[in-house]
Amino acid sequence: AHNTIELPKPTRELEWKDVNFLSTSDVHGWLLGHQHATWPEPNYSGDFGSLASFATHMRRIASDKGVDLLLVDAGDHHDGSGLVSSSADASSKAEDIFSMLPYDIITIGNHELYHYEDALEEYRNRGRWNGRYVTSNVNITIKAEDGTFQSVPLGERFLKFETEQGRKVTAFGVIFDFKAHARGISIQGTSKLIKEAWFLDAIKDKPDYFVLAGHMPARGETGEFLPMFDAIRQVHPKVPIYVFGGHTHVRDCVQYDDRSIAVVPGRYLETVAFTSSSLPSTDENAPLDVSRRYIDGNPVSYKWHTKTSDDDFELPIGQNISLALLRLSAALNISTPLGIAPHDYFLNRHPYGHPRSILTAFSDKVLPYTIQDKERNGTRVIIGNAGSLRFDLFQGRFDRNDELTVSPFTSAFLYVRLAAGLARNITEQMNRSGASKFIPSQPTTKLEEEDRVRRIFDDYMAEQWEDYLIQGGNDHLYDQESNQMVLEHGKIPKKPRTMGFVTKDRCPGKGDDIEHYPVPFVGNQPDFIETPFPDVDDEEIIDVVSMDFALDDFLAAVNVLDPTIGLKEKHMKPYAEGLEINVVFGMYAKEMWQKGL
Ligand SMILES: Nc1ccn([C@@H]2O[C@H](COP(=O)(O)O)[C@@H](O)[C@H]2O)c(=O)n1
Repeated sequence: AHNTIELPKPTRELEWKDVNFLSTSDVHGWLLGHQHATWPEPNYSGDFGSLASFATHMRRIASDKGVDLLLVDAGDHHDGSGLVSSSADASSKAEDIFSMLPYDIITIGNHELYHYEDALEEYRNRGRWNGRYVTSNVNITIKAEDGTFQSVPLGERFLKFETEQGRKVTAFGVIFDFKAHARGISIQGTSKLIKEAWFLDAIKDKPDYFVLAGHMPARGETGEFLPMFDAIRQVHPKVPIYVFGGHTHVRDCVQYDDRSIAVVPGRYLETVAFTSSSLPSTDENAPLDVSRRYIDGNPVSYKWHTKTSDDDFELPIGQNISLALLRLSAALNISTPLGIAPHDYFLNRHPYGHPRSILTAFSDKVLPYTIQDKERNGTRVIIGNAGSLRFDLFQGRFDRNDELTVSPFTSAFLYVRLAAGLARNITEQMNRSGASKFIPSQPTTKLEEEDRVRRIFDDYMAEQWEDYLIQGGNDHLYDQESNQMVLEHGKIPKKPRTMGFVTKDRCPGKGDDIEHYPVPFVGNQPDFIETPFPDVDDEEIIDVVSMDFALDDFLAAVNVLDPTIGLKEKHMKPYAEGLEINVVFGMYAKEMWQKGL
């Protein structure tokens, strides 16, 4: 018997202290919140308007208490929902809406830097953030008024400001040493940045505290926050340093010493992290009393923590933002149903090969059906970049917004003619080498290798899930068909009763605001997948198709398998010209998922 599960209310008050932060990261355009009913989506159903109302109530509470509350974001606004992935103009408008909520410190992510035009848009409109867009290690080359080309900081180099309570803050905003950025962008590694005269000058004076916002993980012995942290510590051994990371898409927390805390707030507007710290004025050497709480992004949690109700929760700022989002969504025409998806297809809940894995649907159904080249009807194999798929695809109504949420990128296809015997090993070779653009550039220590955030998360989730099933799943049963936990008939629910994130970070105490049972998670998914290989002899010459984003990995794999080929980019020709990866699910849905429309 299925039971509808309502959103649970938090049970623990937030631990307000002298200095408090709300942080977000990797929002990727999920400003409308999560709108599907499959669990754990309802946990994250709050839109950016409700977050704005929440943040504004929190500011009032901070003010009443006489404490600081700063709002921090660590980048990656682009590439995600239809609001940001429909067009460059759409993402610019969505960014305007994002900036309606005044952040205190905001930095850039790698998804703002793949295309020069996106980075230029951020540069030109940085004023929308009222001087708080800080990109300490990113420059952009622009054409100056005198016609010369100049490399200039994309945002502010650093921030120095005073809080409402009169505390002095020095803040930086950085990104990891990302190599796949567009031409015209330069990124300085943090170990070089700390040697710059401007940086040394900026940290000379003692503030009440430092804030480092960074589009990078918080963990790791050779983590890219650490050079900055150490450089500050050289000058100010005891000044509190608050670090806000991102990029990893997971909730995380670690302390570099007892006068600091580093928090990562997950992704996709699923989590708003609340971080708090004492600021002892008498004993400069006392460890800080710190805490962090990962709040699920929904109005039930927001109202509970601000002691508001349906009557007084929504504020004009939130209503205006929600309205602006709905207007943008309507103008973009992204809500018209393209089909009715017969099942949920998950990105990480099943292994590749499982019929309900979206990677399987992509390689076995969507690509073979949609990627057709009118000029070429011979035998072919298509090698797809699994990383181009960004989210689950849910059963039921499937529209352009869902399509872009699953597959937001604009990769095109290229082919080369190769012997089938070679072609059948390319994907495996590509997976052996891994997606080169996303392998850490720095050498890693053994400890750091163990610490690779995603892997820890994978193992942990798999472990949790196994434990959960072994224990009999508490009072719920896992229903294979609906992919949901359902309440066992006749049972009264015990805690936890909803599926959601279960975080194991490195800070003391419990970080998750709501106790959930874990979302099933299968790690170790392949970086690359391929369409079913044609039944041909090894000698037969076939078309081998690659996505352009993964072309470097494709060329490297072919040349490793047969160094005599010397395959280069110039040997590749367009395949299914004009077709980009962000329309293939819609094409498939329009043809195959019409039942019920
Ligand atoms: N044009 C692009 C850009 C990126 N990707 C994939 O995105 C992943 C990286 O995203 P993060 O949010 O982790 O920064 C990576 O898997 C790329 O393959 C892409 O497919 N196309």
